[in-house]
Amino acid sequence: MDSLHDGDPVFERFQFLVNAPALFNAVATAVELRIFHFLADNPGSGIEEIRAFTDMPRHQLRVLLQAVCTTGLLRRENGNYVNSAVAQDLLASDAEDSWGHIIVGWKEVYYPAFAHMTKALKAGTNTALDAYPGDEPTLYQRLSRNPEVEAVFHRAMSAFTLQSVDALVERPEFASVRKLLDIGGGDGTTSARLVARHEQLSSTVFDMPSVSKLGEEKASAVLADRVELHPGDIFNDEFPLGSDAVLFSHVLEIFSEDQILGLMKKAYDALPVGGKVFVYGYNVSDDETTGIFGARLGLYFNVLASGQGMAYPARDYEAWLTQVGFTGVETVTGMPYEHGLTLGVKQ
Ligand SMILES: C[S@@+](CC[C@H](N)C(=O)[O-])C[C@H]1O[C@@H](n2cnc3c(N)ncnc32)[C@H](O)[C@@H]1O
Repeated sequence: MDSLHDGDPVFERFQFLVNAPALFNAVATAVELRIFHFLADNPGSGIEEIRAFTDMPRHQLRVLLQAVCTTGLLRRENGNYVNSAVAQDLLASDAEDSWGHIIVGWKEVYYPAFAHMTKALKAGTNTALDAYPGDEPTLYQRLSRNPEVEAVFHRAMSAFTLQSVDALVERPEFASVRKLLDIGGGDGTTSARLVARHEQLSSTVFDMPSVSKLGEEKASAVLADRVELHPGDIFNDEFPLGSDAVLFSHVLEIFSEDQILGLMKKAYDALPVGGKVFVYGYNVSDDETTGIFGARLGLYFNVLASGQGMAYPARDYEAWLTQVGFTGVETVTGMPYEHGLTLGVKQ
């Protein structure tokens, strides 16, 4: 039966896919045990040295190392272990943009929820949220009750945002913006990068109070005078006036069409004539057949985060912006990590 599909890339991907959850967790464990860090400092270490560093039983370490080697992230040379170039770059540092933070966040928050996928998708709501105490309808709100997990979550989100933020920050459209309103701007990671790149720019980050608190440290350390935090609820509170552009970065995709139209209308009303709107985030392809990052995200929203939303195709955002009154609507496509930037102007 197998030989029937030999050489078929779908079959090859299938074989990797069915083992991927186990391998993902093996890599996450290696991150948590700081094995990539250790090998960055001590390349070519043997199992005994890694065992002494990790303080774990030799046999279980042997099993773990074999699993990670199958991913290619670790290599064996003369019986000893070295980081691959990818592991060295992505997993062996504690930098703000390390994939180590992302992997730990996905392991702690996303993937436990996916075990409930069939139930949640059939129920039409984010039933995996039951694992988090509270009665608020979204993960973001419930996490404010659990500062430890909230910090892991936002560290992962910032690190993941940093993978794709440069493409946004370098857009020439920001050169003519004076004051930005960053809706759902999280801990200010994106705004901090934007104002650092564009010296005429200041930004107001509108997010929930518990998240603004996380941003306080960052903003005061880096750019206190040009990134202002505006705690509140983006649905129930007014958008502050006085900005000449509104940014939605990785925010609209969390919500339903009606909620998105409501937020776009609030952006329209808060802007002066000539004001710009930027919608930045993941876009699945217009025919909704490609985009693996977008696929994971859409599932996460529906199973856990909000019970709705997806990495909508760019043409949906274009239609909605046009519907609320923006003109000159267009999308910059082909940005890293399946990102697109949809732009519009208030006439
Ligand atoms: C996926 S994160 C995006 C963060 C940031 N814009 C970025 O690109 O990394 C979504 C953000 O929306 C915020 N958010 C969700 N619902 C909100 C609400 N009702 N009011 C204020 N912020 C909200 C969350 O706290 C979170 O920081």
